[in-house]
Amino acid sequence: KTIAVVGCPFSGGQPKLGVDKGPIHLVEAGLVTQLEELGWHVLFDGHHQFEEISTASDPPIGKLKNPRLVSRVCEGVANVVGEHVRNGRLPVTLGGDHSLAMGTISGTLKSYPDACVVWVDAHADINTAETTVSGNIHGMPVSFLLGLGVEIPEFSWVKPSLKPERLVYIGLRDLDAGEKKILKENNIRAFSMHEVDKYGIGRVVEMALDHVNPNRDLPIHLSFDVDALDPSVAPSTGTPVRGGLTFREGHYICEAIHETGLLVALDLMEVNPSLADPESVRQTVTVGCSLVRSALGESLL
Ligand SMILES: N[C@](CCCC[B-](O)(O)O)(CCN1CCC(O)CC1)C(=O)O
Ligand SMILES: [Mn+2]
Ligand SMILES: [Mn+2]
Ligand SMILES: [Mn+2]
Repeated sequence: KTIAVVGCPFSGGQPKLGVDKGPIHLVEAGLVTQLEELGWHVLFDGHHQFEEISTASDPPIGKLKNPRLVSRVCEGVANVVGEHVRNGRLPVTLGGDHSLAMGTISGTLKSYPDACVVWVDAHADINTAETTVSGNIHGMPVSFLLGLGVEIPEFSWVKPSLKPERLVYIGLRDLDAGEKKILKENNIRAFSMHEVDKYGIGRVVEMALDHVNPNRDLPIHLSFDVDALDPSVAPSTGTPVRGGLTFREGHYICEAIHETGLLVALDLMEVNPSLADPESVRQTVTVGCSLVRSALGESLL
C-alpha cells in the first residue's frame, strides 16, 4: 500500500505564528525516508500551497476568526485527502493547526462513510460558533463534522458525515464549559487523563476501540494533536496543557491502532517549530516523526 504524505503548512485556525512550518520540519527531519525504510511506498509531491486571502476580505463571522480562509483551505484538504483515500492510498496529513481535520476527516468519510475517528488531544476541539470562547477554529473542527450548532453558510461544504457513536477521545484534560455540555448532550465517549491514570493506556485503547469499533471491522481515522502529549514530551505546540500523555502512552496508542490493521488515514497536528528553544523544537519534531512511524508499523521487537 502507498502512503501519501500531505504537508499542510496552515495556521489560520489559531493565532500563533509558526505552526504552518510544522510540516516542513517534519519532512526535513527525514519522515519520508523513515516511512520508506518501514517498507512503505511513499508519495510526497511537495507541501500544499494555500493561497492567502487578506484579512481585509475575511472579517470575523461572529467570533470566528479567518473563517473564509479556514473554510477554503479545509475544503481543499478534503479534496486532496479524499482523492488519496479513493485511490487506495493512506494519507498522512502533517499540520498545521487542527482545524485541518475538518478537511481530512471529511475526505476519509467520503470514501469510508462507516469509518470511526480516534481523536487524541488535550482538547475536544468541538466548540460551535455559539460555544467558542476564543473564536479560533482549531477548537471547533469536530462540531462541524458532527453538524452541531447553527449552520454557517461559508462552511456549507462540510457535510455532517461523522456520527457521535463513531467518535472517541483519548487524552482530554482542558475542555471549555460549552464542550463538556456538548459531549454529555451527544453521549460522546471520552477517555480523559483521569481514565488513562485509572485504567492504564492499554485498557483505555481497548475500551475506546470497543466503543467505536466493537467488531474491529471499521476503518480508523486517527487524528493526533501533539498537545495530547505532556509538554515535557512535546513542548513546541500552541496550546500546551500539563498532565499529558507520556512518550510511551502516545506511542502505545499509535502501535495499538497499527495492530488493528484498520488504519486508513492519519493526522499529525499542531507541531509549532517556532515555539520554545531549538532543543524543544528538535524534541517535538522527533516525537512527531516517531508517532507517525509507530502508527504505520514501526515496532519495538
Ligand atoms: N478550547 C480552546 C483550545 C482549542 C485547542 C485546539 B487544539 O487543536 O490545539 O486542540 C481553549 C479555549 N480556552 C478559552 C479559555 C481560556 O482561559 C483557555 C483557553 C479553544 O480555543 O476553543
Ligand atoms: Mn486539537
Ligand atoms: Mn489540542
Ligand atoms: Mn494544539
